[in-house]
Formats: sequence, structure tokens, C-alpha cells
Amino acid sequence: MTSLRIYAPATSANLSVGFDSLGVAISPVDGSLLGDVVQIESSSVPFELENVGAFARKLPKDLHKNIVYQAYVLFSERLKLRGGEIKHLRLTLEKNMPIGSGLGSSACSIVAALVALNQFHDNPFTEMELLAMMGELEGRISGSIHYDNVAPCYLGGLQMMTESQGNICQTLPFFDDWYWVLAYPGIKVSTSEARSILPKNYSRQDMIAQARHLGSFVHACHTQQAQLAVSMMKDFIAEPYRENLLPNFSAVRQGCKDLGAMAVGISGSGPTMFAIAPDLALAQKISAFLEKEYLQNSDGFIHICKVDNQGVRKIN
Ligand SMILES: Nc1ncnc2c1ncn2[C@@H]1O[C@H](COP(=O)(O)OP(=O)(O)O)[C@@H](O)[C@H]1O
Ligand SMILES: N[C@@H](CCOP(=O)(O)O)C(=O)O
Repeated sequence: MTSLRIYAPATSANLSVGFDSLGVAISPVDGSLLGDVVQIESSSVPFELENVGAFARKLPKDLHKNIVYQAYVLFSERLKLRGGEIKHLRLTLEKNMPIGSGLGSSACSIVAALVALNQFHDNPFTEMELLAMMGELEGRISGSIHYDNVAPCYLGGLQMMTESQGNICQTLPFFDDWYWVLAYPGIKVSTSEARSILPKNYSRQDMIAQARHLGSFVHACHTQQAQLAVSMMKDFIAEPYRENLLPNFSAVRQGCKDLGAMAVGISGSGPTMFAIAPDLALAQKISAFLEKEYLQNSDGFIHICKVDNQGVRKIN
């Protein structure tokens, strides 16, 4: 094998109603790529890693702290355990995703790296074995294992974390025609910090409301009731405690709703916001509003996206 380039798409976790349980892969409708790329090729030395791309400057200076390096170490250890041998290789990480954005930036790097390593070694690990490693690496970064970014990034579509019957997740039927307006304001919110501020316990009332909303949302996906699905996208677990981490969130959310957004919420742990629109014209209107009201600096951006049903893939 000469060289291989693997693209891993951005993801939006939680969808308000499914904290740590739901995540969707997304791609811009203009055909651009929103995600990290890892290139792998043979090398004369055991291991090399180079970081390039718009957000490479934001990666940890210490190479050993780069999650791509940690993915290489974990993959090598697991391969050795089953009698395989790691090849001499060179990795190039194209870090296109802002870090601490709520768009599954670390998941993009983890998924692209592990899929590249697996393919480079003729696929010694199964899909679920690889996904378990992805969750383990994500857990090191965010403080606890959660699969709601790595699973959709890897497998595409809307994934429900079932963690049962030998499956970490299963694909849910979704609404492929929804437009997702994703606005990243350009500031960082650390996932581990945004997790650490959440309550340890919730009231019975919140638990009942959460169960009703998540159950009804999944039912709406299976029966393709879009209105029911969006009306169930309410967050009892994280948004009430995290919204203060986001600039002017509640006023901006209301502004999106006033324009006609079907649902508005925090993407992952933020600070990216998502707003769902039924058509492109409304998505563009919401995008213009968010550009004016939500972006904080020149690192910020807005993408109009749709669900990405492919997930990680080889590109040229
Ligand atoms: N390749 C990588 N991509 C993203 N983050 C990385 C990478 N390697 C190490 N990190 C570190 O992992 C943490 C990721 O932060 P986090 O808030 O979880 O980001 P995100 O939610 O965007 O994945 C940061 O401390 C970052 O420095
Ligand atoms: N369920 C997690 C998702 C974190 O997503 P990220 O894109 O912010 O890493 C959480 O809400 O903590």
C-alpha cells in the first residue's frame, strides 16, 4: 500500500433529547468537507506524525498528548495482543476541526486515525472492536467514555447508543431532508469541563420528562413524524446547566425560533449551536442571523449541513 487518506466527518451529539445517547454525522450541503483527514503511508522509521491544517496550531505542543499518537499506541498494543505486528508508518493529521467546538473534533481525529491504521494493516479489527477503542480514547479526553460522537462519525447517520446485544450503537431512521445550521462562535468550551458542571443527580420529574421525550423522539424517527420529533428535542440533562457557557445563548435561540427554526439547541457540549430548518431558504435566513448575532471572532463559522449517511471514508 502506498498512501491512504481517510476523512472523518463532524458530528452533532445529544440532539438536545439524547444526552450521551444520540449523535448524528453531518456534511455541508455545498459539498465542502467538514472534518479531519488522516493520511497514512510507509516510513523508514517506526513512527512519524505531522500536523497540518487550519487548527493544527491549536493542538497540544507535546506530540504524546495528541490523540492521534495515543490512537497509534493503543492500536499497536491491541495488535500485539493478538499476535500482529505494527508496520513502520507515517501519519499526517489534517486538523480542520476547531478543538472544543461541540462538533466532535477529537472524535474526527480518533476515528480517522484508527480507521487509517486498521486499513493499513489489512483490517485486523472488526467494526465493534474498533468502535470500542474509539470510545476508550474519547473517554481519556472528556473524562468518561461516551460514544455519541465517535459512533456517528465512524458509521454515519443518526446513531443510538444501545450498548447491548454485542452492539455499541444502532442506526435510527432519520429525516434526511432537514437542514442543519451549525454556528461555531470561535471560542472554546472544553467537553470535560462542560461535563464536570452537570448535576450528579436529577429529580424524578426531570427523569420522567426525559424518558418521555427520548422515547417519543425515537418513535417519531421510526414512524417518520417530523413535527413530533422536533417537538421532543428538549434537553433536561445538560442545556439548562451549560447555556451560561455560551455567548447570549437564550436570546439567540429565541431569535432562531422566531425566524421559524424547527428546533434549536447546543451541539454536543457547545459552544456550537444547531438550528434545524425545513428548507434551504429558511436555513440561509437563520445562517445570516447567527452570523450577525452569534459569531465572536474570525475563527467562527457557519455551515448549512444535512445528515451524512456515509460516515468515515477514503478520499483522494
Ligand atoms: N487530534 C486532536 N484533536 C482534538 N483535540 C485533541 C487532539 N489531540 C489532543 N486533543 C486534546 O483533546 C481535548 C479535546 O477537547 P474537547 O473539548 O473534548 O474537544 P471536542 O469536544 O471538540 O472534541 C483538548 O484538550 C485537546 O488539546
Ligand atoms: N454527550 C457529550 C458530547 C460531547 O460532544 P463534543 O462535540 O462537545 O465533544 C456531552 O454532551 O458531553
